[in-house]
Amino acid sequence: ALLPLRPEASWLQFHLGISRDGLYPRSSPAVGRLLQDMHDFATVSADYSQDEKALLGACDCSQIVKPSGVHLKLVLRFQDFGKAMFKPMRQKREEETPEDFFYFVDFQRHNAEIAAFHLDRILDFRRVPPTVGRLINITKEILEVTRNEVLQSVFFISPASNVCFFAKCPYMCKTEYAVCGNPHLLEGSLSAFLPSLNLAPRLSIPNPWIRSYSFDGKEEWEVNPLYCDTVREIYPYSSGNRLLNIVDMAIFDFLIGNMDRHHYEMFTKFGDDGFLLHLDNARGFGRHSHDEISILAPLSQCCVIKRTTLLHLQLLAEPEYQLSAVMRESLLQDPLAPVLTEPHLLALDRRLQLILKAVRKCIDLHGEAKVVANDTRQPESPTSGQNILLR
Ligand SMILES: Nc1ncnc2c1ncn2[C@@H]1O[C@H](COP(=O)(O)OP(=O)(O)OP(=O)(O)O)[C@@H](O)[C@H]1O
Ligand SMILES: [Mn+2]
Repeated sequence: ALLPLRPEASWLQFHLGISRDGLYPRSSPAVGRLLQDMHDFATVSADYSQDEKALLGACDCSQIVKPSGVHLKLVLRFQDFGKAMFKPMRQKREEETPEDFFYFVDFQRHNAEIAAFHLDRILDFRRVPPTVGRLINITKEILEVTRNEVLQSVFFISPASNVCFFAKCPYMCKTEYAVCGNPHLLEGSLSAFLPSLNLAPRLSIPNPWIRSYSFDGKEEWEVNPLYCDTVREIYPYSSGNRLLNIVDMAIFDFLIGNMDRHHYEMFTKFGDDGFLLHLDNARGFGRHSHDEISILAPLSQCCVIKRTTLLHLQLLAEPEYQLSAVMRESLLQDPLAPVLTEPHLLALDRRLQLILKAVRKCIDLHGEAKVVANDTRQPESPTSGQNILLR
């Protein structure tokens, strides 16, 4: 049953707390409540996600490879009118992505979405929407509440008597692509929905360090070691924080092993220096035994990093903190704990050392003054802290 719309609803408080500093304040009681509510509340509807970015026409969707039927994500609505993006479990935590897989056909991992939220918060970026794990009864909480007939039609019972469904796909719908409950319950991640594009418009912008989404293509950054000099000349990377924000994102993606950051999104309201949203982290945490150093290209080619980011990384490399230990503890709060296996946690410490090594190499080459940038984030600027929904 729907509850009355309350101003103190956690999803609304989350929306009201979005500011130019990030998606939520450093200590936000609303986020804890939101995670709890997304886990506890009954769903009242389920549907395919509108590709909202198509609405803005900002995405060159021909650049994005979508093997038909592989992407399975749903928008769930709760009894308090909150909404979340649901990504079901497609791969067990213990499985590693096979070496021969291309990153763009890799599975989407629900536990990567959850772990990425925790890591982003630990790094004090606050650019990933709050995300929680949940065991979903796909019969009661999806099939029985959806009014979308296409979604209803993709449910079936497997030979093992489990309830399954597959993605909306106009052609080549294969039951091999399906996900199944056991017989009804299925793990998934729930990411809190951002305010609608009408209230808080966002742009989707191609990543200058985009990868080639083909088997043999190479992008310029992969062959030209001076690529950053070109990027630096081009607006909006030529001024302000944008390039530093890209480096932050590369550091984040290197830590999680995500090679799929083809675009990033920003709220238009915060202007060119606003923060980059780290949406879609489902292709992180695929292989713990491999560190994909090319993801760090923005850092190693541009040799710049925010001082605040560097200080955080250095702190998390101290033996008394240890990124893996802080992550382990943070992830224990998730209902699907342990979200990451030990080898993935330990890989974080190893990758952190590689980032610090890349920074040291830059400092040796160019000197600290050129490499370590004092962030231009003004804590008390008139618009700081101003909410995204206020005009
Ligand atoms: N928490 C969210 N709130 C609102 N919109 C979201 C949220 N997460 C994702 N989206 C929107 O949905 C789009 C697709 O999400 P996502 O990238 O996670 O799925 P995907 O299956 O990998 O799709 P794609 O191939 O387009 O990247 C995003 O680019 C974003 O515009
Ligand atoms: Mn995606």
